[in-house]
Amino acid sequence: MGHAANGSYASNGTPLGNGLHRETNGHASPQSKHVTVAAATNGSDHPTATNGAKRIPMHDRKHSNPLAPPFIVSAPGKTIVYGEHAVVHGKAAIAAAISLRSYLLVTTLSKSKRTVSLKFSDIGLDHTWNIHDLPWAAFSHPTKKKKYYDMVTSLDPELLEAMQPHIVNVSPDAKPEIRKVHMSAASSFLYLFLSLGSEHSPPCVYALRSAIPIGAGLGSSASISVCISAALLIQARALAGPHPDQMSHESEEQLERINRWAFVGELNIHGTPSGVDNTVATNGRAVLFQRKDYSKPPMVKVLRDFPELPLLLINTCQAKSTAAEVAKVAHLKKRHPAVANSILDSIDAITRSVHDCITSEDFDPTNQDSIEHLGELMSVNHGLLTSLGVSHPKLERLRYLVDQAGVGWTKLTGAGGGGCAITLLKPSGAQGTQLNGEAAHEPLSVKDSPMDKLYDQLAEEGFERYETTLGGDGVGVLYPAIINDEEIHEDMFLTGEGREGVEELVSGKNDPGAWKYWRP
Ligand SMILES: Nc1ncnc2c1ncn2[C@@H]1O[C@H](COP(=O)(O)OP(=O)(O)O)[C@@H](O)[C@H]1O
Ligand SMILES: C[C@@](O)(CCOP(=O)(O)O)CC(=O)O
Repeated sequence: MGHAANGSYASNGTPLGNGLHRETNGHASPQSKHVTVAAATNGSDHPTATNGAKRIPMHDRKHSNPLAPPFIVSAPGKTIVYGEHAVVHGKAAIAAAISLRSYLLVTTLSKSKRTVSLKFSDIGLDHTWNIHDLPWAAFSHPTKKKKYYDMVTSLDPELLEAMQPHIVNVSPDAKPEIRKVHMSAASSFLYLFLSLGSEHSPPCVYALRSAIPIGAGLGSSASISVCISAALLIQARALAGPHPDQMSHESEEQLERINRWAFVGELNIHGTPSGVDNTVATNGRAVLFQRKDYSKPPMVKVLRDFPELPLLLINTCQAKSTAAEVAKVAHLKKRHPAVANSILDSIDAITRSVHDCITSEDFDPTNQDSIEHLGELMSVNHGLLTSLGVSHPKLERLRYLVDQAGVGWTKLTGAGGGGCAITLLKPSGAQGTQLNGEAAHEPLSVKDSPMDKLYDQLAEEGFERYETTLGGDGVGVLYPAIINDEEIHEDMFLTGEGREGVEELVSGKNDPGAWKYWRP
């Protein structure tokens, strides 16, 4: 394959032509030769030096690189659509991307700064390291140094130790539980920065905003890890594209590269991640995954044809413990093996049926029958999870409210015992017409549409609701950070109000070509 030194060449051995070629407002991509040359010679080959200083011959001068423009990367959260809990017992599950995303804005500072800063304002983290003080010697030691295309499956204890003094000084005055959140996010970044960068890495500010609720089982940590990985690989010039006419296998290769380092980010936050969340956040769409043998990595198949489906995501805001819910199922299985196993087998059959349905030649997501197939199986999957004992009165209440409105099919997602539920929305023509369960016998208010009524009730009862889609794009790049001819600055980005504020600013609804994705 002829790999060159870290960050210089694409994996095909050719100098990178990564296609990030938007050159608005005078900004150039790292590969934009004519702008680079113009900036490097700017003023220095003028016949007379204006300050009277002795002129240095051109060949003795240092070339100064223009600052890279600010750019943004983004990655989605995920939800388990079918098969949670069963997956713990070796069955298959399907997880899909949701349209709630994290965004990482990278701003390069002038060379004189020599600092790298994290401004992760959702969690109140604001930390700066001097690049020079970081443990480069440990990370660049020949026995330790990783290449951008390497596959790292565990963290190196010696490197973690070298990094530790630079993590323990993060947010020293914060409350312990907040400090833990800050330190895990900072570790995820720093391990990747030290692995993919060098002492000569440009001084930068990495500002992060996310629309994904943290710790709700929606893959917030994987989403930020994917953003960090993609941003650092772009800065290392280790990615080609994304551009619309990119060859499928090349797109796949870039996604794989991002995913590998995102997994390293996840290792820093979670210790033993399965790798499924970062795979969904990188690739988007959905994945089928199964882990029969815990000593081996899971089987993960990206379902690139998974349809973009309208989804209502409802957070009960009820704290849950994944470990406690997993233990409940294990207990049931121990006491009633035949019963529990048949429930787990039924869940597996649901996942397989959905997989067969969406991968079949005649699957059409605009067809009501196809959507009903997926929706009905969601309802059944929820019933089976309830039988396993992992629902919660709040989950049952919200399921009832959604059934009453007749707008779609609902199931809990993730561990249960609280947390979130998802509703696959019926095509609009069918909403409110086919009520499920008890709801079929309740009169509807004539004043409000079923959806309006539902939203009011959910809000009244303290549920948080997110309208999103399932199965959208994975990691995306906005290079430079310009939407509708307007540059997105760090202060606007960090102060945009709430989830809506940041999405309004960066999602580029009215500038559809601005964001680029690898779409194999
Ligand atoms: N918006 C964010 N800003 C900074 N760090 C984040 C953000 N979202 C997630 N994280 C990091 O990921 C961790 C959350 O991971 P986890 O508890 O597994 O939640 P989830 O299930 O949402 O991934 C946080 O402690 C923090 O370190
Ligand atoms: C219950 C389980 O299947 C999913 C847990 O999901 P979460 O922690 O709610 O994101 C456990 C697992 O797969 O590790």
